[in-house]
Amino acid sequence: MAECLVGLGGACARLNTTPAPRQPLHARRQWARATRDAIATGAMRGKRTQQATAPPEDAPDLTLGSEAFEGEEWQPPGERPVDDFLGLEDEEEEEEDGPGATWVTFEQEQQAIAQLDAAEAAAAAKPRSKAVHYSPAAEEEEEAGSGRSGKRLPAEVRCFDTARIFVKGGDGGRGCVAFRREKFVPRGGPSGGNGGNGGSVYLEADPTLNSLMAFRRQVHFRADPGVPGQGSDMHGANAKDTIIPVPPGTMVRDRSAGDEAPPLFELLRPGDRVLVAAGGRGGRGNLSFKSARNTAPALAEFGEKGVEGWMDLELKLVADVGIIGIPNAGKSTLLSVVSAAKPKIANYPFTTLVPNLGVCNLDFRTTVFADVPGLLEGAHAGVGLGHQFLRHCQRCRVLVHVVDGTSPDPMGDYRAIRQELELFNPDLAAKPQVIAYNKVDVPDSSDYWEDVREALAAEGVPPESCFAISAVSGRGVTELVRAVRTVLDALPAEPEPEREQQTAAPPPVALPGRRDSHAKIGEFSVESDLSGPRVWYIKGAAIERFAQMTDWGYYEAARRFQRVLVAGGIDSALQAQGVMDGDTVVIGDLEFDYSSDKSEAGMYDRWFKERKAAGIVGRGQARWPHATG
Ligand SMILES: Nc1nc2c(ncn2[C@@H]2O[C@H](COP(=O)(O)OP(=O)(O)OP(=O)(O)O)[C@@H](O)[C@H]2O)c(=O)[nH]1
Ligand SMILES: [Mg+2]
Repeated sequence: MAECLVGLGGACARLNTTPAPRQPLHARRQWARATRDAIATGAMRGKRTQQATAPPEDAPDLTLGSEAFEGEEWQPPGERPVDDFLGLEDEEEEEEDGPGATWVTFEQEQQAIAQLDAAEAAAAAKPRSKAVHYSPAAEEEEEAGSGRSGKRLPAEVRCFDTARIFVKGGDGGRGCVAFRREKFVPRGGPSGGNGGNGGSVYLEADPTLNSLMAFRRQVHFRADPGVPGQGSDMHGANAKDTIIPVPPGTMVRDRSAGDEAPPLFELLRPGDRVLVAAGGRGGRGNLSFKSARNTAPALAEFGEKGVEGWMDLELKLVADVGIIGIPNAGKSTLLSVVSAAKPKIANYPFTTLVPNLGVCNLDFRTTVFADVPGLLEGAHAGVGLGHQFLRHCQRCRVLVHVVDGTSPDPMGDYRAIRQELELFNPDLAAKPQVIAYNKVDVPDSSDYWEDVREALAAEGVPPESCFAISAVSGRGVTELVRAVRTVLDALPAEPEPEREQQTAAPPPVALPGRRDSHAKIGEFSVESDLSGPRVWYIKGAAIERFAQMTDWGYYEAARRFQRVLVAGGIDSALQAQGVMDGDTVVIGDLEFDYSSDKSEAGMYDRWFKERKAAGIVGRGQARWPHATG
């Protein structure tokens, strides 16, 4: 064990210089920082220039083995005064730099600090995962922090009946250029297969769902791309479609069409399915381009890009009967009694935050009940939870109005709710209704029932539509359901649930999620911007798709594109409007310089230069004319 004597003024300390066990990284970092700070503040001026300071008279004897030394505990370097631990070491080094000493010079120390700093900076600059994980707690915290929680509805409510999703159809797989190469088969001919079609995204009405809550967790839906074609005549497989389940009663709006646009679709019946984003067609391989004139084509197409866009979803539940009433009236209790649904029931207002559905089976007849959150007077102005849940009653054919028998003023409650219905939508108020005077098991409320019945009759409610029930004990509930069923049966038969509005495009004609596959190349428009650098914009579904699918890596593909411009009338339209050589022409994402030179040599020359300038990886042969030989 190497030892050295350290002279520190008058006091002597004998220290062990055997390298200490390596400290953990954080301790070493702390030490490095403390050293740097000490240097910055002038507490330390390098190992060899440090001046020893005389210790105070009452300094403890730190001689190895002395009482004070034994009692001293190790402290993290950062928590010790820098002078203490650095000063000692300085003197030690000055006195004896024996063979076992492990001192570092000031420069080495600086280097170590710089290295640690660099490592820390690199760790901080390291890109973090972009995945955003949903956490309800975090969301609530964020809301509380933003100070909006008081004004906005609870997150659960907000996400219940509206959602915004992004859908993207899968891109088509690219076509392949390949030639059959086999022993004893000279000039085997083209054998590149087509790419597979990309998957499409559909929405499907799923009867097991009754909210759009699932879209809080997933917003982006992308279908798989098609598999690329391969040699030996192998076509790529078509990708599977993505089906997004939504509750029946969901309306779909195209976000890009604006808020006022009518809905694109309404999924009403379980199993209804609509296409919201079509997948792209697979690109053709060179096998498909084989013809009598060109028996060895060296070109293939890219796959078509899938349709993409944001969709707004809005839910209006589909139920036969809507249960409405003031908060705490017993609506959820009634639903739990007439059906197998298990909504939350508790003795405080606004227990129910989102509507619940329940299926009632009575006398071999099935009726769907919807229990909506409680309403208050002034709900139309946002009091309570507002009246937005009433939209779910718009598709109901009958309303059950639950009146709380234990309320101080049941008739007042009844009138307030009727007024809210009128204010929300007079059509809703005009729907047939059945009154359920609840909680008659409580003596006070049963005493008051006759008065309420009379008051209701005075308001024009027929006595056969009024029922005194006790949802908790089930008293009167069967009669109530039978009466509801009778009213339902008396209504004109409705094979289809009422559609809210005429949808923008009835399904089979033109689905907005599908690209217009019947568009013709000749259907285009030309716009120009000649103020600065001369630019011409060609707009047309077919020509834009054609430009996107052209693989510029092949000369034959570029030549084909050029021919199509001429044959489709785009070239002559540009010339008629005064296009000049060198002008920029933009078609979709494609941009190129116009040239009136249509000769094969000129075309090849331009293609070769542009390909090189754009850094496109060469595919096919660069020899010209290669396909004719
Ligand atoms: N005594 C008695 N209590 C009842 C009856 N029906 C419901 N309750 C009680 O009333 C309270 C409220 O019941 P809920 O079914 O949650 O009322 P709600 O109308 O759904 O209330 P919100 O969802 O908050 O609008 C609960 O404590 C029930 O036990 C009844 O017939 N008799
Ligand atoms: Mg409830």
